[in-house]
Amino acid sequence: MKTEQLLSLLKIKKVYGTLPESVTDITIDSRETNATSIFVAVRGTTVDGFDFIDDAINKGCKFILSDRTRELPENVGLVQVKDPERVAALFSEYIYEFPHESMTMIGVTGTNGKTTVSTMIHNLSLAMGKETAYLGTNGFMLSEEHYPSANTTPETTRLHRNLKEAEDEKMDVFTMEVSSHALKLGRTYGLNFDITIFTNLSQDHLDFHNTMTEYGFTKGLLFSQLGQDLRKRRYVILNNDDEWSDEYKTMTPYEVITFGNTSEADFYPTNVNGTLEYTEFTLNTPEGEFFIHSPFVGEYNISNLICAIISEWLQGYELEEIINTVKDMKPVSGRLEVLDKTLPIDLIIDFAHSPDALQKVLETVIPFKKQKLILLLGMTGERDYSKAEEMGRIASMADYVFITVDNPGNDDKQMLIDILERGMMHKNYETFIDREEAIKRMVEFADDGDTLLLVGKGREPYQIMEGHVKVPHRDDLIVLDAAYRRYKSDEYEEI
Ligand SMILES: CC(=O)N[C@H]1[C@@H](OP(=O)(O)OP(=O)(O)OC[C@H]2O[C@@H](n3ccc(=O)[nH]c3=O)[C@H](O)[C@@H]2O)O[C@H](CO)[C@@H](O)[C@@H]1O[C@H](C)C(=O)N[C@@H](C)C(=O)N[C@H](CCC(=O)O)C(=O)O
Ligand SMILES: Nc1ncnc2c1ncn2[C@@H]1O[C@H](COP(=O)(O)OP(=O)(O)OP(=O)(O)O)[C@@H](O)[C@H]1O
Repeated sequence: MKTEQLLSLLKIKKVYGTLPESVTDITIDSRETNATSIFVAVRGTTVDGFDFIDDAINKGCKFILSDRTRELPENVGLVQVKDPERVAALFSEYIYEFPHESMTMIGVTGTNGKTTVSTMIHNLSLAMGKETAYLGTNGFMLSEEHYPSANTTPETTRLHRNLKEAEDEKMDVFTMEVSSHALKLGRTYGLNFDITIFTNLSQDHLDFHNTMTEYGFTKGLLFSQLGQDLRKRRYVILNNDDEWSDEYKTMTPYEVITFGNTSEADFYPTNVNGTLEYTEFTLNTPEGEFFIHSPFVGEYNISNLICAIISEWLQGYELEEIINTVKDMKPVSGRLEVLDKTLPIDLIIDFAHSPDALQKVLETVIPFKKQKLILLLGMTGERDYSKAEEMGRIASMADYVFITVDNPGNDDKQMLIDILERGMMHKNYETFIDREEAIKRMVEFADDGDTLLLVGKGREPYQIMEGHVKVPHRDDLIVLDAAYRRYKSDEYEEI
């Protein structure tokens, strides 16, 4: 891309030094720069990208974008703009040539269910034979190929590189989670979504959004940013049982399709029947009733699955064909996932870390418990503390609770435990600073027939500890190891 062409996109800018004639890449990380990239220096929460300009220059970078200027070596140029992140989105669009335009773009937002719904869409699309990409908390996927990612929705330059890779790999569909952080920080500027989905809104992230009203309106940006061009076919899928949907409807001129638990929604379930292995229900739709046998557990996963079904239907598939594919869908990693079913105890891992998610997962699991329900719950560090007491109160629905930490970061671990403990409504609990110890003790404590539910991490492969160091950690492997040592020690070898 010619530098001159990029600069012509901006009315207000100051140019210092000598810029290269053209560029091929753009990044906000000096460690990823090369001789043909633009380095966008942005202020972070721990360091200032501006201090890494020399690092970028040492890697050969000749084009810096920043809100400030400084002395530059020969043959390096700096473009000073008011808002480098906004300009980064614009430049990314032009450099990567609008990579999203060749794919069906699906954006999923909401407090809970983004990963589940997006993964269900990805897996359903795969099962239906499409080339499909997923981007979200569980990483970046090009069909079955998996790459890790640091954020639910990455910053704009990385997001555009992911979109470009998906376009190069000839993906038909790109399904991505759109976090409220991303919407507020403009990470998705420039993207035109064909289908957008709102799962639900409940308390979370108030450290970032201050109030629920601010949080709700931030989520609404996904719909208000769809635009006004009615020549385009764009659809909005809303949760009819969530009052924020009334607000979101007013933010867009595009067709709204609703799901919910009552006949007021366009799509709703009846005759629900389930176990810890499957759920069956009748799906009522504008095109009639369909019987569904789904491999997912719990009522909220019915809503999640319905969202995925609607999104395929909106792409032109017959409901019957989509529903026939549901039985072949894979589980969603770490979301209400039942581990080895041959043990005398039931082991379930889940990702719940907001009050609503915790309540929902407990309400789902409790009807299936044979004996005690034992819960492992940790408080996340450096995040919204105001939810802790409520989470402790909800955790009391379990018969016994192991209270610990979840990605404590630089926070005092005992403080995190204390704020959860404050909400406990009964005394049947123990506290552990060390999450691994808590899990081992939980298995020792269990009696045959008990259900062990570990929430907060799913299959996340690390704990964020002091200094934000990611220490390897897997709830699922630790709990299975402890269970095999206890119940299958004869045949058991290290897993
Ligand atoms: C608090 C926050 O938003 N942090 C994000 C931020 O990190 P940071 O502010 O610490 O960055 P920093 O380390 O200070 O670096 C500042 C700048 O210097 C640059 N740098 C740094 C070092 C270097 O050698 N060279 C260099 O150029 C960095 O690339 C960056 O551009 O910029 C990083 C790169 O884009 C993000 O990965 C990181 O997200 C972290 C992981 C995070 O936890 N973010 C949360 C708040 C978040 O965004 N969450 C939502 C989902 C929430 C949910 O629904 O659960 C999300 O979408 O992920
Ligand atoms: N539709 C839903 N309604 C309420 N709770 C849900 C729903 N779907 C999933 N959950 C609960 O929320 C947890 C997180 O689910 P999921 O990872 O899909 O959400 P998310 O929006 O991606 O969360 P995050 O942004 O924190 O990663 C699940 O493990 C489950 O306990």
